[in-house]
Amino acid sequence: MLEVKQLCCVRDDRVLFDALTFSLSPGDLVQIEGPNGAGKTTLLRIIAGLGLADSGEVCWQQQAITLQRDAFYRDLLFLGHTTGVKRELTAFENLAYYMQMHGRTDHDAIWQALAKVGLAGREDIPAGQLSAGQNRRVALARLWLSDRRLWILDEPLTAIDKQGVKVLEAVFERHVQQGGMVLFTTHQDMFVGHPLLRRIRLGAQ
Ligand SMILES: Nc1ncnc2c1ncn2[C@@H]1O[C@H](COP(=O)(O)OP(=O)(O)OP(=O)(O)O)[C@@H](O)[C@H]1O
Repeated sequence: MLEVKQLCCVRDDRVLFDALTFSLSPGDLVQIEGPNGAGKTTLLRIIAGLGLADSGEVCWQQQAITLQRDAFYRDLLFLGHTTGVKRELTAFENLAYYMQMHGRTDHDAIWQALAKVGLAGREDIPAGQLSAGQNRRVALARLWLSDRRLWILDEPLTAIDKQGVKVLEAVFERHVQQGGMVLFTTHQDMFVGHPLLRRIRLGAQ
């Protein structure tokens, strides 16, 4: 379980959020929403342990993440604004590198993940020669390879077309139905009217 407790964050003398409290349990799908500059990225980075709040804390499995970073990061898949895709490596090599970093090798799983994100036939092209949306798809293919319980995804739909959104909705849904948790932001329509989705709005005041 992820618990966000009484988080307060001030940037440039502006309170982005104050006393923000919510939690995610297995099976939860939560969208952080709000206008440009509301603090969505700032919040996700704090929850992922990549930024500091002015007060409050983030707990994973009942313990502050600052006291157990290794355990927390073993359960976390974080995808930020930048894709983390290496331009010189092909789509396949990028994913093989990703898996190896986590001590795993499964070429069949990589082929399948690339097919899921619509990159079958483009596996051997250096990522630097792929389009923006194809690059994002390489990064998102990690979702099919990951065994992490908590996904924190900042604008995963950037440059993704409508068909790609449907594919992502399906993998999010599968993850939460298997007991995972997904926390994400997007300015695009996703899970419209879907009973699974919970929304938390920033910048509404
Ligand atoms: N390191 C920083 N130092 C100072 N101000 C910052 C810092 N990081 C973010 N901000 C400010 O905090 C505010 C929130 O930024 P953030 O990127 O979290 O917004 P956002 O809701 O993700 O916006 P968008 O929808 O445009 O991606 C902005 O006004 C930004 O200028």
